[in-house]
Amino acid sequence: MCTAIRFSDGNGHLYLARNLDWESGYGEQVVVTPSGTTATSPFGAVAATPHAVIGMGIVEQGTPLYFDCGNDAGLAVAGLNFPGYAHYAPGPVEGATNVAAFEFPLWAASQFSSVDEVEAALAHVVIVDRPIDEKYPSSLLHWIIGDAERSIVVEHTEDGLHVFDDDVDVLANQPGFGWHHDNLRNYLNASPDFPDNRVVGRAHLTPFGSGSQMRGIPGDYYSPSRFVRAAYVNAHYPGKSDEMENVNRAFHTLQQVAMVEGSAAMSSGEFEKTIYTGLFSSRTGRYYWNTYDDSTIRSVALDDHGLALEARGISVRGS
Ligand SMILES: C[C@H](CCC(=O)NCCS(=O)(=O)O)[C@H]1CC[C@H]2[C@@H]3[C@H](O)C[C@@H]4C[C@H](O)CC[C@]4(C)[C@H]3C[C@H](O)[C@]12C
Repeated sequence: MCTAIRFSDGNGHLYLARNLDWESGYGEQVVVTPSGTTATSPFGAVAATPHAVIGMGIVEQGTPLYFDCGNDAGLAVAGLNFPGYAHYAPGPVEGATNVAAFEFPLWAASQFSSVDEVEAALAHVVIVDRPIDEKYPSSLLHWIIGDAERSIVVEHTEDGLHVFDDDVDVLANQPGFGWHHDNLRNYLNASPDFPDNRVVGRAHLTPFGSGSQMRGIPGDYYSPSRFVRAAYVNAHYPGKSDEMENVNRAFHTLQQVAMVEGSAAMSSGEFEKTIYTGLFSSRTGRYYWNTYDDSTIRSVALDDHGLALEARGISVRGS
């Protein structure tokens, strides 16, 4: 499973972070796509890359397949599993902007500067089930796209493409965003406040400590529970202005919904765990990440020199 959050530093900068939960990785690494790179795009949606992009992904057929990424204008996107609901067009549609499912994050991050711009473009978009090759069939995903102001969720289902205003700045997995948003109405009682003492019969009761009004926020790893928990923590986290405070905010918040090996098996029988946590900061154009086996937070910036990045094993396309 996966969970994603967005927030801002209140000073015009975006932070978009995600957990990638699965039984094992795909050999992913940080991939930088400089602006002006020529991309292989089946229907030409990403024929050129006006914006530089950095994020986590793999490179297949010389093409970056991003799991999540951000750009030099302060826009970021993350793809999360959505099987049973996601349904792409079987082929390109005449007159539409046809975007292959594998290139959706690169399309959004390389072509646009703001959520408003992407949302306008999405009115003409069809997401097409065109895999990069036989090794990697199209993944069934939905996406969160954020900038410093807001986020949206994009779901392509049997009845076409839907865009939701994500006013809680969170995404998890199944079911759809609309369901998750409605489900938050079950948790209106939850609050960070310290409770008043209560008189019950002749007893004067005091709380054991803080946290009592959070009771009812679900603690399990199921997708609806992670959505509620991430929405609660993200909404109540006090605003922070400093870069490292906001990096800490992202990693602490996602730690609340991180999956620990052994507690939840997938249908394959393998245990699911948080393979990595990744964060894009538009303040520094920097991508931060850590992994299940190494909790050290590492980072790479978009404007780090290309050759220096390659020397550190970071994939840089077009350099
Ligand atoms: C498995 C990942 C999603 C994790 C997640 O949301 N798990 C939920 C589990 S559950 O359903 O709720 O049980 C997704 C997110 C991004 C995906 C990858 C990206 O889309 C990039 C390429 C796209 C190719 O078509 C397939 C390989 C791939 C490399 C994808 C593999 C896999 O589907 C990834 C890594």
